[in-house]
Amino acid sequence: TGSTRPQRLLRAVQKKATQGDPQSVIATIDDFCRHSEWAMNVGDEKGLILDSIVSEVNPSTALELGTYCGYSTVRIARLLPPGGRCITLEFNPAYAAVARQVIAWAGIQDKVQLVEGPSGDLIPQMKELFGVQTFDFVFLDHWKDRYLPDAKLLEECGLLREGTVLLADNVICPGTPEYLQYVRNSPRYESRYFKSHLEYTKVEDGLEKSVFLG
Ligand SMILES: CNc1ncnc2c1ncn2[C@@H]1O[C@H](/C=C/CNC(=O)c2cc(-c3ccc(F)cc3)cc(O)c2O)[C@@H](O)[C@H]1O
Ligand SMILES: [Mg+2]
Repeated sequence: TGSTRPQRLLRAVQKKATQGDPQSVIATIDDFCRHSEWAMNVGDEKGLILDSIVSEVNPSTALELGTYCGYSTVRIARLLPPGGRCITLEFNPAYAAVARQVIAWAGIQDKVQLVEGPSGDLIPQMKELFGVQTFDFVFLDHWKDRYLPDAKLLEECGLLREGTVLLADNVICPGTPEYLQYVRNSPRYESRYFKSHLEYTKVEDGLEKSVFLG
């Protein structure tokens, strides 16, 4: 019955990171993934690009698809303005349980609403469940073949406004070809690729920033 990798990652955070210090939690996870066990967090290199775009958008309401262990949730939430909040969706209860504790250790749980369930079911409920009008920022990092259907669902549910920024991880590796083709060819988006590397490796990967034009 041993532990899982997310549980070992959490143990490293609780052992080495300073409670209430998001930067310390981020650094501990990056160190764990670089020197102990690789894990599919957005990582430090792409994380800096994520940070710069979150800071530029300065979102009041952010949405994250695919919490996993909460690494990017912490990166996003630590940069939110006062009163800002990040809603993050995760359908694996074991991952959600780890993420809650990582987010709590960082001390930013008051800025985060982690919702357990599949994005396809939860996105249509965002308005009624959480009083969301529209999202200012969306980070896509869940199953890669779900980026496109969920982007379209966000449009259909009226959850995007003129200027909403969608930021997608892994558009090269593992790759999200249908999503890329859509946002790069749709007149409703202004899209730009940020070249980087797959977390903790030298393999090419990157983030696609797509601004919804309304
Ligand atoms: C479909 N709707 C959904 N609703 C809610 N949560 C969902 C979800 N889909 C997936 N999830 C959750 O998101 C997470 C899934 C993320 C999928 N990510 C990847 O596959 C991924 C994979 C790699 C990767 C790259 C190279 C390689 F060799 C091996 C892996 C790198 C990454 O940065 C990745 O993000 C899990 O926590 C899962 O339970
Ligand atoms: Mg990813």
